[in-house]
Amino acid sequence: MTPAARAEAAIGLLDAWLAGENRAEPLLRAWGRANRYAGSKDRRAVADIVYEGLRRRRSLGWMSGAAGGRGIVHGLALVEGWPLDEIFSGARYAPAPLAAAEREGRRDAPPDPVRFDHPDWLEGPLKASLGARYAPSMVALGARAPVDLRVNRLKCDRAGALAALAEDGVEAAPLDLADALRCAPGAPVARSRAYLDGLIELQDAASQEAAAFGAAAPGEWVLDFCAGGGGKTLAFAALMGGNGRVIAHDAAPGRMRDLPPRAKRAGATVELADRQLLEELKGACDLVFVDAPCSGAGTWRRDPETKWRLTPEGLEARISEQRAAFSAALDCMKPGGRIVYATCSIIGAETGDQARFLAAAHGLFLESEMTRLPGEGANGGADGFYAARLRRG
Ligand SMILES: C[S@@+](CC[C@H](N)C(=O)[O-])C[C@H]1O[C@@H](n2cnc3c(N)ncnc32)[C@H](O)[C@@H]1O
Repeated sequence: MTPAARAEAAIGLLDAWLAGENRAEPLLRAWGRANRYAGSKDRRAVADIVYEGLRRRRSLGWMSGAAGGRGIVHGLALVEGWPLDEIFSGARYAPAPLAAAEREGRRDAPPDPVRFDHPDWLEGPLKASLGARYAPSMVALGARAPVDLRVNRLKCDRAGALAALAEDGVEAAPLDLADALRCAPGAPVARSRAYLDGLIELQDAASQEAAAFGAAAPGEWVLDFCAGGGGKTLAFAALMGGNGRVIAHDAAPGRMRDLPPRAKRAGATVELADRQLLEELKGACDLVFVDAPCSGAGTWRRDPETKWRLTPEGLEARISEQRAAFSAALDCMKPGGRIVYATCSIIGAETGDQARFLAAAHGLFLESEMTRLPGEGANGGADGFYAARLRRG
């Protein structure tokens, strides 16, 4: 496919997404099935345009002045300096030519929610939560995410993982965080031997930091109460060196379906908690980790669709779910134990304000907090994340 044909395909897919037809991933899969002539490079290039467009759809559309997918792709072409005449050539399979008035796009400054690509209603909560760090955080969330890896201590060290990745032609660099490596966006890690043999896991540096913040130690009983796919569960198992108990739980057990094969690949022993085991764990765990459901605001660059779908009611629902999960999890903390409340959010109502609410509501003492804003810190380029460690007063 020519670059123009890829742009035209992306315009169609963005229009379908804007019309609410489906999520981007199924739309892209269906497009791939219906256009067998498109090779893997074409499919990847079209997907890259679609996701780039979704991350920055308001600012790109504003820049162009045109509506819909065409405006988004035109804005992207302006930002990226693509040859406009070549892309908007009007040739077969290419977007229609730009009118003379359309070519240069708009030069007037957009309002902040447009400039920083989020729904209008989030301007207040984001600015109140982030203050002067609003603009840099939003810019970071508009950029493509790198691929962060966690070296699995149960199987190798960083040097071993780097060597194994290099054998598969995957370039990675160590981060300023014990087990973390970083590769360029789109690095083909999931096909590498290092990944398939469990030497590494895909996990953002901020998520790794949040897991380490729990300070899971060898010999402890650790309950990952909102385990989902088990990213943090496996990090706890590695930090504990296979010594102690790591138990995964989720209100939707189906979300943990990949955890047993992932644990096997990682050489980790993980128990899945059913209702009976949860009963037995009451008052027994050294560390209870609550990686609560949230808006996902800290990870919008990886999953830009969530920011456009988030509503005030949805945010309120997440806040209630966080409280319910925390309250249920707390029963499993042993006397003298600790509980961590964590979210991949940067909105105060889900982060620090929520942690203080939980501390007050349950008579707990907020021992320590960790706040990572997108693109900030020694590992700049990581997701936004928040964690608070609490104990009985
Ligand atoms: C942010 S995700 C967890 C991500 C996971 N810890 C990881 O690192 O990959 C939140 C999870 O919390 C679960 N959840 C929501 N409410 C819950 C509750 N009341 N009790 C336990 N799990 C809950 C959801 O099913 C979801 O899988």
